[in-house]
Amino acid sequence: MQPPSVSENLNPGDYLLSVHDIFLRFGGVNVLAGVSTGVREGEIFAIIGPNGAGKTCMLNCINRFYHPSSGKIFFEGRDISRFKAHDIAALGIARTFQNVELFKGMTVIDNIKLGRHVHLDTGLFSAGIYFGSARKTELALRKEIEESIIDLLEIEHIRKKKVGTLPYGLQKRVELARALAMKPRVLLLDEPVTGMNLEETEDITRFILDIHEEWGVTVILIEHDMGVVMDISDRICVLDFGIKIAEGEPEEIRHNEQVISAYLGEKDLAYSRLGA
Ligand SMILES: Nc1ncnc2c1ncn2[C@@H]1O[C@H](COP(=O)(O)OP(=O)(O)OP(=O)(O)O)[C@@H](O)[C@H]1O
Repeated sequence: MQPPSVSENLNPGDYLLSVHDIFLRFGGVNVLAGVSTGVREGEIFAIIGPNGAGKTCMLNCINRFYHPSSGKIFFEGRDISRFKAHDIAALGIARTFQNVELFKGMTVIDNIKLGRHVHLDTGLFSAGIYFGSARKTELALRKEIEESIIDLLEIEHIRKKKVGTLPYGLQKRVELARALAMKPRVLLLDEPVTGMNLEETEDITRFILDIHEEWGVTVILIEHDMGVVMDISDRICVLDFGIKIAEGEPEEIRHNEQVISAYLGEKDLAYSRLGA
């Protein structure tokens, strides 16, 4: 039997980004069943839950890789439910993936430059009109952003390396760099530390905090590493079987009985994973 959903009426004006009663169906199965939740400007907001709970599907609905069967999505109080993926990116909602999605035969810096592509002044460039000063300003700005990303994520030493030759931990860092090149307002991170050793995990966690604090980026994070989630999240939303079963601050979630029993099924294991 599925646990009861936490139903609520959210006011889009209270959140930077919110989803309202989202349903997503595949082959007659609801993989998201009426989820409503919202992230406030400047938060680090985690979405957790067991395997197959619908976490990645939520991110895919937000950045429109998937089209929800019903429900609404708001950004800055504006209904963006019908926006296309590139419109979502242009709003400043950037994304990294569970598995690294980079051009492995290209250098680190070229991958970062591709991330910036979304903010090119398409009015000028797509018309094929060459305005010298506008183009120079655009290029200078892009260079400045690229350099500050390289600095922030400490990847100067690999900037000319082909991505495919780098260890997994560094590839994940480059993926983060490419998402940052969009100058995002909101960063959607899908399992950023999965597959990493302790040192790499600590590095990425520090970078997420730096991005959040220095760039003022709002972060939505999916992660199975409960140590990271509990340490850095302001609030946590818990999904199980496509339903939201809890939402709150880490301390509340850590001790929530429904979360503990749903999360891993076995209480003792759940207690140790959630640090309760
Ligand atoms: N394109 C698709 N077609 C059919 N089913 C899908 C598709 N994408 C996701 N699903 C199903 O939706 C459910 C939720 O998947 P999702 O990837 O969102 O889970 P998750 O919570 O991110 O899990 P994990 O922690 O294992 O990554 C799963 O049962 C999955 O098989």
